[in-house]
Amino acid sequence: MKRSKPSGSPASTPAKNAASDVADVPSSGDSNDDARKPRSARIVTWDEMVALLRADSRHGSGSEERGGRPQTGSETRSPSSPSSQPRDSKTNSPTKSKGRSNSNKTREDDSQDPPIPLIPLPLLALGREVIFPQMMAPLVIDRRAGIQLIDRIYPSEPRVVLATQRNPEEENPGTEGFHPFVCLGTILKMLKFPDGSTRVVCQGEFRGRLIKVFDSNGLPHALVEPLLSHAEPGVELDAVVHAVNQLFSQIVEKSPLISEEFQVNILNANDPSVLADLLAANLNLSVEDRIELLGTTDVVDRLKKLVGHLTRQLDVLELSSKLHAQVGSEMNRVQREHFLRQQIRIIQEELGESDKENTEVEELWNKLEKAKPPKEVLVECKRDLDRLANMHPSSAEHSIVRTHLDWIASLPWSKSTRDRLNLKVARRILDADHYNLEKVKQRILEYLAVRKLCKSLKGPILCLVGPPGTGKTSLGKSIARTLGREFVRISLGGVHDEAEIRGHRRTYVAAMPGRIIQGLRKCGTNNPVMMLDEVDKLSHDFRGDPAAALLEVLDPEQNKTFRDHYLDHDFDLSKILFLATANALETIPHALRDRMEVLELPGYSEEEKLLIAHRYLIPKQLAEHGLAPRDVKFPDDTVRKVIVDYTREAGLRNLERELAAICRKVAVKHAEGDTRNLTITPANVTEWLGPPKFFREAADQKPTPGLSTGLAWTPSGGEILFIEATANPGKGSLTLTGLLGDSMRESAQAAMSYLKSHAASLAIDPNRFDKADVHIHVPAGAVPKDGPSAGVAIVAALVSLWREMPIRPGLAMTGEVTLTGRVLPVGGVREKVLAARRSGVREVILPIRNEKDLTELPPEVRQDLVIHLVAHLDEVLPRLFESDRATQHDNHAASPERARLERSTRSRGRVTPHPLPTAAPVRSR
Ligand SMILES: Nc1ncnc2c1ncn2[C@@H]1O[C@H](COP(=O)(O)OP(=O)(O)OP(=O)(O)O)[C@@H](O)[C@H]1O
Repeated sequence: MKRSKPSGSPASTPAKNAASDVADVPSSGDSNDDARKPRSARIVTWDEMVALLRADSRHGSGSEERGGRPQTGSETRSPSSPSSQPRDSKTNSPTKSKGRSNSNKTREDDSQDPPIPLIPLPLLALGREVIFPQMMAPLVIDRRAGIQLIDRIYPSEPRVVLATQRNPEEENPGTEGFHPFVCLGTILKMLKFPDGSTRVVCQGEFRGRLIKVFDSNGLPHALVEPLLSHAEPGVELDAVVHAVNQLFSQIVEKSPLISEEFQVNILNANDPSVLADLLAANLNLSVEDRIELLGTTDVVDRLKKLVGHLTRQLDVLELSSKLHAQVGSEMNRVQREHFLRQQIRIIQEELGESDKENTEVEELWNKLEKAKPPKEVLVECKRDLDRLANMHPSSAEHSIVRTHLDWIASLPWSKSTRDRLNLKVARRILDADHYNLEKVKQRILEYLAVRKLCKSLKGPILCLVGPPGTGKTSLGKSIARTLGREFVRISLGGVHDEAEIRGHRRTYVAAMPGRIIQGLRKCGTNNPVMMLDEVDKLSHDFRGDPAAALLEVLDPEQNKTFRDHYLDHDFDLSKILFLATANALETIPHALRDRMEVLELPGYSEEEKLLIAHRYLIPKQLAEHGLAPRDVKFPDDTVRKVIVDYTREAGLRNLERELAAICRKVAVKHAEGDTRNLTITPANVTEWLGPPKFFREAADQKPTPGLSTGLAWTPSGGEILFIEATANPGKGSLTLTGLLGDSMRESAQAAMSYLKSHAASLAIDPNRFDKADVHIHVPAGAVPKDGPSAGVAIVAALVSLWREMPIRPGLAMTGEVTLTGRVLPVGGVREKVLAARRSGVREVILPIRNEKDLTELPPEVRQDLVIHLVAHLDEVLPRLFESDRATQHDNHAASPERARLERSTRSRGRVTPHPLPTAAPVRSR
């Protein structure tokens, strides 16, 4: 073995010590037996080593460790190895795959191999750090041996071997205690710290293989074989460099933590070897992987290994970002909620408040227990409450469950009022609240008496039918008062969705219980008088039939277990006393009507209104406006003027409103200090209410040929209607206008035919019919009208037209006519006659078969009006024209029978089924 002569270099002493130990230096590798074959070695100094490496790289066998482009034909070797001999890049041993002859040749070549240069240097043991050439690394030296070493060599001999221990905890490891590949470097800077540790900045310079660790002058030293990186330029190298760069930039995109400085360094790394070492030093790799990369001198191989590491790192990043995206939002929400809850808790603690949520749940439970719902409902509620306690208060589910439980807790499951039914008291209350309506009151008392005696809750539902403002609602209130029950009014006008009655299912947004349950909550007892208002205005569409739901509500067999969709629990409705109201009977759904007993409330005459105004409405309004009876006086004439000129209705709504308007104005005067007692006179009514709103159309109508006055019935009471007929030269056609329904049109055609067939007896020239077109119009044209009861009025208008004689003013008529001239009965006589009188009519022609209806008329009406009862058109026509009156009077006087018929009767306020089918034209309200 040839040994280098120790020069005067600082390494001379350790070199001497080492030389004796390196006679059997394995040529390469750690474990390979072949590779461990001893080869001759030469101890070199640092300078010699650098010179050797430079020379080697100049000869094109290596990549300069200090940077620069790779040299051509590079073969990684220790600097003195023959460049032609390929070696295993991992183990740095000669390649054995060339075959036996090759292997033989290698052995021969080995014998001629120049000695391996070995350099002995102080050994700085590293725990887990792996230093690469070209890297500058700050190191903390805290072991005594390391500090001692630095103290002795720095700054005079700053070259060291930077070797990584296999076991970082081992105190004084030998050769086997270190990883086989090391970095030769220089200590650039040293700093002493007060805690006794030493910080150094090292610059890695060359890679090397650790041959031996030995002690020299009490300091650890290592004998190292320097290694040179080699890279063969070409497509493979370019490709692998490209792949590495690409992977790196992808990693940078996914990992924002990579420093910009490092990214710039990678960008500027022109030498693939430096690029590889930079990445190896900075990637998150295990010590073993780094050592492997440090020992891989073939740059392409090293880069390929890095491609593997980079790809794995990229996969990890992608997977983690995917996982992050998946759980990110959920985690964020949960964390945020947790954080906020913590904050709330801390704030509550600071304020000395108790846990609000638990308090709320407790309160709710107490409320539920107090409401005493059936046991199964309570069990279900308990379950919901437990769920509620674990829900976040701001979650949608929380508010749904809470509101539902609130509803259940606020219902009068077991709260009822005790009936205190005393029939005498009941009568007193009904009389005190309502004028007249004797038959209705009587029926109500009978109804209540039966319910009291039978203690049965089953029975017909009373349905109060009549025009608006006739006291239906206030009768309901009085019934509740007589029984000492709560009163609830549920308006069903326009309800067309079953859910309005039965509630929406809880799954709907803003779901609510139906109106029945809402009404029960409002009144707070489970046995109120519940008035289903305007049942005649129920409609239905694709959302179901509310009338069908009402059937269940009203059926005593079923309503014990009424299930509202929202509540989802049975509620007993059987204790409720249901009443219904309607303006018209015809439009009440049939099945509902079957379950009801109808009590009809007729419209009021002027005299009745006057009485009711004085006895009920004026005292009520005075009290409501804070006035005493002496403050303002309403003489009869004034009230009558208000009734006639300011209202046109069957009921009392508008009258009450007008009286309220006067009281309001008087109240203002009183509030302003004018406390004079006022009297509202007919003359100054306009000052309080403005100009009159209605006129007596019938009385004011100018007599015109072709104009007659008919009578109509509408759900809001009776009305008068004018029939206008004109004839123009033409061919005998008939035009009908005024939004007339089919039966009214047919009445007009029948009237025409009757006229044509009886032209002679009616004193009309029959030839005129073919030479004129007739037009019949019924104002107001925007209001639909129908019904056959205008037949008599149409005939009258046509006769007046053809005879060119005006009908006597103040005469109105109603009745259906047949082609033979018979006059048939009609419905709504009371309302029609009252309407006629309101409009200034003095004489009314009615079908004789409606005589029975005259008993319903108030006596003053019968006294005021002349009523002609007729059975045939022959009896109508003589009463139409002034010129025929003499004859009529003669006939009238000559017929005591007719006189009897035209006398009025005295009974009134009769409870009857509504006259069906109504024959009167229907005008909307
Ligand atoms: N016979 C009567 N005696 C005393 N006051 C009455 C009488 N009839 C009606 N009223 C009064 O007339 C007003 C209107 O009556 P209410 O509200 O009961 O009418 P309604 O028939 O329910 O009307 P709607 O069909 O529009 O609901 C109330 O102030 C009521 O007290």
